[in-house]
Amino acid sequence: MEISAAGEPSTQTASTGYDRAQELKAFDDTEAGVKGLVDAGIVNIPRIFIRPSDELVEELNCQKNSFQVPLLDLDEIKGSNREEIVNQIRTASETWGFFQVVNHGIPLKVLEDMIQGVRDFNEQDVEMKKEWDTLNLSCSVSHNFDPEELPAACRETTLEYIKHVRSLGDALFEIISEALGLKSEHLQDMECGGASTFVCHYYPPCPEPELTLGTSSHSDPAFLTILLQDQIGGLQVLHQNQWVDVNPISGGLVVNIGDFLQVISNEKLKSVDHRVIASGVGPRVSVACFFAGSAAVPPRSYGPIKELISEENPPLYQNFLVPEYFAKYAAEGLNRLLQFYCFLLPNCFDGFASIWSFGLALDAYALIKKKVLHNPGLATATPVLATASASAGITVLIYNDLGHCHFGRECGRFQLSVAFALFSWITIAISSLIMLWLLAAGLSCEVSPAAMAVVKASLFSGMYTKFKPHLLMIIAQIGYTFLYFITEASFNHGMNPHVYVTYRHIVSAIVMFPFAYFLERKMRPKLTFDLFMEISLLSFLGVSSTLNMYFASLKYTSPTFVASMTNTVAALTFVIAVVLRLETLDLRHARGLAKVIGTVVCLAGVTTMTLYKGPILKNLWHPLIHLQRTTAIHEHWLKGSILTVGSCITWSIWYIMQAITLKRYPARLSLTAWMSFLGGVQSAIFTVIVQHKQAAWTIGFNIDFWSTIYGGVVISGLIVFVQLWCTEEKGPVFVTMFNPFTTILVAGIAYFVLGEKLYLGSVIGAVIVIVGLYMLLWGKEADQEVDSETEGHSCSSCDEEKGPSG
Ligand SMILES: O=C(O)CCC(=O)C(=O)O
Ligand SMILES: [Fe+2]
Repeated sequence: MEISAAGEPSTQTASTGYDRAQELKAFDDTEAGVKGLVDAGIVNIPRIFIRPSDELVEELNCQKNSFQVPLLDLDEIKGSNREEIVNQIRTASETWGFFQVVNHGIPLKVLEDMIQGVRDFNEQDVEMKKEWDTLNLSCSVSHNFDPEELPAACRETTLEYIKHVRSLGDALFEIISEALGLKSEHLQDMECGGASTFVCHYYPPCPEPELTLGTSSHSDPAFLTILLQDQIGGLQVLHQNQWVDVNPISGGLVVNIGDFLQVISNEKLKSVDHRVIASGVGPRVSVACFFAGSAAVPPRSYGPIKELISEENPPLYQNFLVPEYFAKYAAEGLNRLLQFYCFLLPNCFDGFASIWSFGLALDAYALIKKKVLHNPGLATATPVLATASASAGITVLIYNDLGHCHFGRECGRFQLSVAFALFSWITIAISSLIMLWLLAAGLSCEVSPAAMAVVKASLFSGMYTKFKPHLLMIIAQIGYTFLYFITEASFNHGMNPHVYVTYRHIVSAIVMFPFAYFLERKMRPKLTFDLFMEISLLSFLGVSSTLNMYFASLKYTSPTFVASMTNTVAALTFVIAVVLRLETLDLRHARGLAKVIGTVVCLAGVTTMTLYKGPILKNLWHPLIHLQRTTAIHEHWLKGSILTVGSCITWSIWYIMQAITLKRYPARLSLTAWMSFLGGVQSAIFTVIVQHKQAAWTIGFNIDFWSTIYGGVVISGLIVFVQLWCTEEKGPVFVTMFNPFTTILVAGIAYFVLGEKLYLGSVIGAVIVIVGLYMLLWGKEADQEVDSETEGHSCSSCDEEKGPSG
């Protein structure tokens, strides 16, 4: 398991258009490694070592943080301090996966000699080094090495060091067993420390350190790693999405949990990503000792320890064989291929998603205008369907061909890309179905009036007219579901939520402005000061305060809690609407009663989802995609709950107020554009107050960019516009009633596609919500009938005739 040559660069191609493979081969052929280049006096590093530009931009955005890797004193480990040390190691391994130890029993002289030995070995003549190890120019020793084979330059020191580190490893495995609540020998009995491999790194000073990495980000394929580093520094560990320096301590050693311990502890202990940044000073020397389990033949199988799994805590991993795992890890050499797909897939996704957004915009327009635009019929539906099929095809092909991605972390980015491709496929498919439906319903301007009359009289068209708002609201919920996953990915990636809200609304304002300006030129009422203030308040309620509180609350509670709580928005809106007499409520009629009971049942369902967990449902489904999630810290439940409730209240008021403002300002596109613009400005002011770091405002051309575009164009632009239309048609209660669909869709996708846990309580809650929703819908049909009677015709079939004042 020789991890890498010293000074391993990031392997991703910075851009296409040059022969990376050839340059790599030429470099390998020199057999002198990175040190050879430095010795030759290079001023600019070769392109193969330059990191991709998006990573470099990201790096510039990285904020300095004040995190400190835990430092543990192992003095008296066998005596009075043991319990304290066990607790400290447990906390450090669960939260950081990394810690430093001092007073570990290895004499300072042994550590210093080991480092000097590695330095001497690397600084001897290249030809001498080649004799010993032409492959990676580092003095790696595997568990069954013959001491005679060790290079003379570091033989003595290495043997001494190995002896000490192995016994420290034994001591640490005992402590970790106890930290897991197992008997002291448990991990030793499993032969976790069986085979230990030593890899020495020598990082020469780099002429352009800001463009490359010493060792690219990875987690260790081992149970445990003990790392000795000199005083130069450069090792960093990823903690809460930020890179934290592991500052060298004289006489200290770095210990980190590897992938295998994460697996057998069933994710109780974390194997986290780390890397080494390049430096202009040096050389830097480090020695990693990997404890990689039993070396027995046939290989021993490892999986989650049975004492650590229960009904509540089902196994998260299947058993694996160490050699197989290494083969997969080595397939990282195949990494080039994976990296290529990683690069390709997000681009496929971006392309498809934008086509889809365009398709869905057409759908929404067509649905509202009741015509298939001016396209000759199939022209719209066919390419959309073709795109859907093509993206599905590519998704399946790539997923199947590279199906070895189940194991997790080696290709998180790739998996995320597959997830996105899949979502875009689902949405494109829905979009094309709507197109086909519209075609089938014959709702085109081009057909003759007689033919139109026949079509309109048909059952299909009648159904379409009646259920148009329902259909639009379901599409809106699908849009929100996608929003949920894409923003989560972007926040995990490090985007600041308040910056996101600001940018998203500015994007939306820019996109909506031309449509609003030209299409509503004639019908837009004059914007008086009063109206301006009203719209400002509307933006404050719906955009800046609601969303900023919402995202802030996500930080303090959990996504499930927040998602469930937001389902109360429908009931809250209903109550406020009744109080303001926007919603009629006649308890003498069955339908009136159904509205009240439906609201209560909805609330009961949501409460069940929130409060009753129940047993975990066995995942009969092998997860299609294994997404790696960053666990959020949930520290302030009280603060979080207050923020959540606050955002639900302002949200409900927003829905209600929209209905009121629409009566005075019936230009929907203009209202959407104004709300986004003013909301964006308010949010910017808020963000400047809470977020002082300038770097947070810079986003790269990556997931952050796409989530902003998606949120701005599709959600704050298109879907808010569609919702305004539905609010005008059916009232605010109708619009909010569909919110629970998002929760159900999110839970469903998380369970079936991402293989997440699903609790019985959530399923029962969801069923209750649906029942309540159905009752409310049925109750609200009565309003429609009353309207029809008073107006003499069905409301939803006459939006055009009613004109802009609706
Ligand atoms: O050189 C270092 O400090 C870290 C090396 C490392 O992470 C590894 O060998 O796995
Ligand atoms: Fe490592």
